[in-house]
Amino acid sequence: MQSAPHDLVDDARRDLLAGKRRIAVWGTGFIGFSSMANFANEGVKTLGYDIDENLVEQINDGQIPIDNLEYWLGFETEPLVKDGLLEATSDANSLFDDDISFHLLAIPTEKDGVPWDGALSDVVETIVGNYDRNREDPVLVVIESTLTPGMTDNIVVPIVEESALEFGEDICIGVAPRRDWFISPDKNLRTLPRVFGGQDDATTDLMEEVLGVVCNNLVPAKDYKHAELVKSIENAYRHVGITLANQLSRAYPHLDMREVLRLVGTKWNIPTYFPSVGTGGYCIPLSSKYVLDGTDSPKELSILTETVETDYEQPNLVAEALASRGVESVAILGLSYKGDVKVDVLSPTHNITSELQRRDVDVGVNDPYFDDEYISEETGAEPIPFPEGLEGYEGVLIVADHRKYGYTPDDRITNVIRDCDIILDNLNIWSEIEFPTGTEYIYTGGEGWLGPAIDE
Ligand SMILES: NC(=O)C1=CN([C@@H]2O[C@H](COP(=O)(O)OP(=O)(O)OC[C@H]3O[C@@H](n4cnc5c(N)ncnc54)[C@H](O)[C@@H]3O)[C@@H](O)[C@H]2O)C=CC1
Ligand SMILES: CC(=O)N[C@@H]1[C@@H](OP(=O)(O)OP(=O)(O)OC[C@H]2O[C@@H](n3ccc(=O)[nH]c3=O)[C@H](O)[C@@H]2O)O[C@H](C(=O)O)[C@@H](O)[C@@H]1O
Repeated sequence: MQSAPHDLVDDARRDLLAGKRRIAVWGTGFIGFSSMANFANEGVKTLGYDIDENLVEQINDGQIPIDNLEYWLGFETEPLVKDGLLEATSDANSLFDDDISFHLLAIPTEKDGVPWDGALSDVVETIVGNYDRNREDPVLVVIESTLTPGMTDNIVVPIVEESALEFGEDICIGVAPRRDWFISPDKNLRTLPRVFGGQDDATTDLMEEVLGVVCNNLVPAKDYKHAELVKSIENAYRHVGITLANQLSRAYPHLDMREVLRLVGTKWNIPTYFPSVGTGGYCIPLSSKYVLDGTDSPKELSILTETVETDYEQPNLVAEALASRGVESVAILGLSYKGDVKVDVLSPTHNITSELQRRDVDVGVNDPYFDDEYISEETGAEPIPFPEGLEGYEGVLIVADHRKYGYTPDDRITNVIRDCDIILDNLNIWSEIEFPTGTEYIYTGGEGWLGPAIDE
């Protein structure tokens, strides 16, 4: 591989800020849109491409297309659209103008709950296929998506090699996985440490210049192979920790494991994990799979294999815990895997619902972020309003801590749960409510929360 040219490295940041070069972003969801918005907010011209035309239209209308993202961003995007700094398109051909030197890839890398490289190869093939050989400078392609270790070498590099484009001369490849936490404005693109690595030192330098426009805390890796693996491993550590929390609460059923782990977390080098109904989203539950998929020696990582299996089993145990208490109907609050995001990928609600239904328990699901049609199609459960829809249910399970569940006045909740025998709270959000006698309130990790089936 040849190196990225030094004059591009020297000019990159100045040219971006002066509007002489633009950034193209592939995939304008959480990651891609937030990249565009942040660069645009610094005065850099961005052009995002997405296969979802609706999303493209919303962005060009000046809307923030993701619920609650304005809170994390901390600024409006409409003025940036008006100033020509933030633009989206459904036409991939427009991403190959001369002044576009930098491509950020923020497309999905999972499908149906497993790692997937379809969109990545499509996008790289499109970039390579449309490459203008008369360009003066190479293009830099930075992958922001989470990758299975080895994906850059196995998917991206061969596509470039087959195209006869020259690394360094025509195209430079880098990996800079994103980490942001979209519900905490202080954990963002500018402030969080960002690990990044290129095909060679010059590419890493070039990435530093470009990413440095929006990030104050860049951490260079040796190369893209190392940067790629960091993301999966950091999340796999979290996956193992959470799953251990769940195992501990099963191993010590008569103790409040949430409380024990809170106390454990007071040690300076131990994070605090809480036992739960299982992990959701496309980051944590998939992370161990990514690490396992990327190695030639998966048997060396038996701890990750077991984490995947144990975590997968958790919703089944939760359903059993509820059914074993004799409830014949359960209202689930939250189709999302976490509060105030509209993401139901690998949400434990899916498996808990089907496991309850398999035990002939009648299930209702509420989620203010999803419409009724989606809820019934995806879960087969009855969509219910909140809080009035809780009336008549014998059990309530809170999976996601949407603000609406936390901020609804207590009496509006207690008035409608008169027939409820048990409330199981994944996030401890109703612990201060005084429930009527006859309604047992427990939180995940609390004493005996998994019920007699596990106690025995
Ligand atoms: N959302 C998060 O909190 C984080 C996500 N990530 C990773 O970032 C990547 C993207 O995730 P999100 O932005 O959350 O997903 P998303 O689903 O919000 O956005 C992805 C976008 O890509 C579009 N897309 C799909 N195929 C495409 C194609 N061939 N060409 C152009 N656009 C295409 C989709 O229509 C969608 O709008 C994933 O690898 C994810 O694991 C990493 C860190 C955090
Ligand atoms: C705390 C934090 O910053 N997490 C980010 C994480 O976001 P994610 O949305 O996956 O949230 P998370 O808090 O790790 O939770 C994932 C899942 O695990 C569950 N969970 C979490 C912590 C815990 O102690 N017990 C537990 O069961 C949650 O309920 C959720 O279902 O994953 C993102 C990612 O890795 O891409 C990344 O932006 C961050 O690492």
